[in-house]
Amino acid sequence: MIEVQNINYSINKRQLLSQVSFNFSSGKLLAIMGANGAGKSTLLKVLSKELPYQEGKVRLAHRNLNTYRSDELAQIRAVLVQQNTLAFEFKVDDLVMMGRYPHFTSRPNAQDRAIVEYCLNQTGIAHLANRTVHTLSGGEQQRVYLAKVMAQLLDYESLFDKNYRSEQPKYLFLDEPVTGLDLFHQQQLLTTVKELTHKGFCVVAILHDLNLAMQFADSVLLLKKGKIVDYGVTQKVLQPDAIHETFGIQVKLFQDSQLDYPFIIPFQENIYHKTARICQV
Ligand SMILES: Nc1ncnc2c1ncn2[C@@H]1O[C@H](COP(=O)(O)OP(=O)(O)OP(=O)(O)O)[C@@H](O)[C@H]1O
Repeated sequence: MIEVQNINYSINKRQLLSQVSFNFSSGKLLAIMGANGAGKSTLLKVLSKELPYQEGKVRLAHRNLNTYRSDELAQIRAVLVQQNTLAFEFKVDDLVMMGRYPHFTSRPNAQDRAIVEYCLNQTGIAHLANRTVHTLSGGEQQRVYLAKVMAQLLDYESLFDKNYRSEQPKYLFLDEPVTGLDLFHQQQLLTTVKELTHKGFCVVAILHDLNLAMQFADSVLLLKKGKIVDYGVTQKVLQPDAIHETFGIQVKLFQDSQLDYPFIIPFQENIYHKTARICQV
């Protein structure tokens, strides 16, 4: 469970988050959405304790975020940042193993190695295990970093037992995880992430694609200039008025009988009317 109460965050007298409040349950995927500069990454950094909030309260698993030591937090929450830069050359499997560092002192054991192998397979990068990370394409690297954060949070038992739930809640924060991925890998990555929610993970992801959010997110939080426009169940929140308020664009929702969620098409009013007139002629 994530509980956020009246968070304010400002820098150089500029208010980046204002009175942000929401509660979010474990075992679900929350999409944070909003225009560029709305404060999405700032909010994610506050939730993951990368940035200290100045006012308000954040609680993870009913405990004040500020009371977690960094080694405690490293065992229960992982963060996939927007841009990863590596100072040294690492092999893919070594980088994924770095996700296990909070769990062992000197050397990884057989369970750590099994978790890494599982994550390499789940993210479809097992064939790249011996490559150096900087020789991979941007999309391949993105999957390596996802494997690393999965390795950080997964329990060994969960590899074999579909119904296994960790005693400690796990929190996964993803900043634009599908940016740069092709269509197939966008679907694959979010399917993998969704499966983590079935293991009880609480996942918060910044997404820009309304249709991906509609397809995968259980809840959506719309942010504009650091304030919440709307928050709640995905299909209730992703409606034309709220989308217009958040992004300044008009959209239409369409339902296909084979889908259990609508899809969203943006349109510019003038273009739409012109096209409609042309079609009527
Ligand atoms: N250290 C900083 N100093 C000054 N302004 C900052 C700082 N960090 C962020 N900002 C500003 O805060 C606003 C919110 O930034 P943030 O990165 O949270 O936006 P975002 O919603 O994640 O945007 P994007 O979709 O472009 O990634 C932006 O206008 C940004 O320029």
